[in-house]
Amino acid sequence: MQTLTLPAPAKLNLMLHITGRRADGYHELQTLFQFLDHGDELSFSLRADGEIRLHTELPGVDHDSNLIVRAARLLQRESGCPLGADIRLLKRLPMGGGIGGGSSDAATTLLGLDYLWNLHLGEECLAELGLSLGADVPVFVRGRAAFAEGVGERLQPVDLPEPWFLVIAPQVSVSTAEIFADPELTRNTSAITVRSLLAGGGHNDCQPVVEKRYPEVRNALSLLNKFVPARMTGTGACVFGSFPNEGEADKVRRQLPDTLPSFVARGRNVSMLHRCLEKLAQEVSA
Ligand SMILES: C[C@@](CO)(OP(=O)(O)O)[C@H](O)COP(=O)(O)OP(=O)(O)OC[C@H]1O[C@@H](n2ccc(N)nc2=O)[C@H](O)[C@@H]1O
Ligand SMILES: Nc1ncnc2c1ncn2[C@@H]1O[C@H](COP(=O)(O)OP(=O)(O)O)[C@@H](O)[C@H]1O
Repeated sequence: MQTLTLPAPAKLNLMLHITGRRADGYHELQTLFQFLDHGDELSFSLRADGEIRLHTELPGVDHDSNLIVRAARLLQRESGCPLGADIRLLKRLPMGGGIGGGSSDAATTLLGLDYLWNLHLGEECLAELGLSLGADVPVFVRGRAAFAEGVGERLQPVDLPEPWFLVIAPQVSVSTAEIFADPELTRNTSAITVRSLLAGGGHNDCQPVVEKRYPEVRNALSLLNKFVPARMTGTGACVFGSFPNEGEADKVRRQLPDTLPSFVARGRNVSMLHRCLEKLAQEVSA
């Protein structure tokens, strides 16, 4: 039986400005997404009976609400495909950490099953399906580092430096809804152009609110700030700092307490998922 194994990389929000609030309550953002060469891994095998079975359990997430299963069923419904899949997940990314593990798993499922089921729906259609699963899914479907606006769905690809990052994952899961509901959240940062952003600057409007509510995040930021300027990604809890090479990032990592989970990974403008799919396409056409 054919098995397809694909990566589901993490992302960082290098900055995140909140520029307003829509009538439906969702917040308008400006954010810069870059991928990391570190993430989850998914394996897909064909099933002829149309069943979608995820064989890996995640704490606190039941089978049918897992974004992987929801993405697979959505793709099945929209394409009318009679095939199913057995899916296995190697979970490396902390959940609720602001590094997009769930959204990336969903995007890898959409692209992986589109390939395995021979659907050829195209990136446009898959990104649109992805948006209905979560605001961060489209950027993972597109696979290019991007400046995002709206709720994260209006994407403009950008070429960024690709430094090494030290990412610290404080042992707390931050609820995105809770942060966006906080009355103290800054919601009126002036919109900036991508050009002025790339010239330097940017911050994360969610950071002060998360720091106030979660001492674990505040402590991780002040610890990392002793070595490099540290920032939070998304609505937290992960925090990161950048380094010119892997060695320097590792050196700081070794000085962190053993109890604090962390990893070193490289920033990437093209996602590992897309590199992998391009390689597959080349092998098939060779
Ligand atoms: C803000 C980001 C940046 O990457 O945070 P992270 O999830 O990565 O930390 C994401 O866009 C998060 O998008 P997504 O992951 O789809 O958000 P959800 O968990 O569905 O959002 C939960 C709740 O937060 C609020 N919410 C979310 C996104 C947004 N732009 N405005 C909002 O007001 C809404 O009340 C929503 O019901
Ligand atoms: N495959 C999945 N991986 C991670 N989380 C998932 C998955 N499916 C559903 N979820 C739910 O989505 C929430 C947010 O997940 P995640 O993407 O890891 O965090 P964030 O959006 O903060 O980066 C989790 O807390 C979990 O309840």
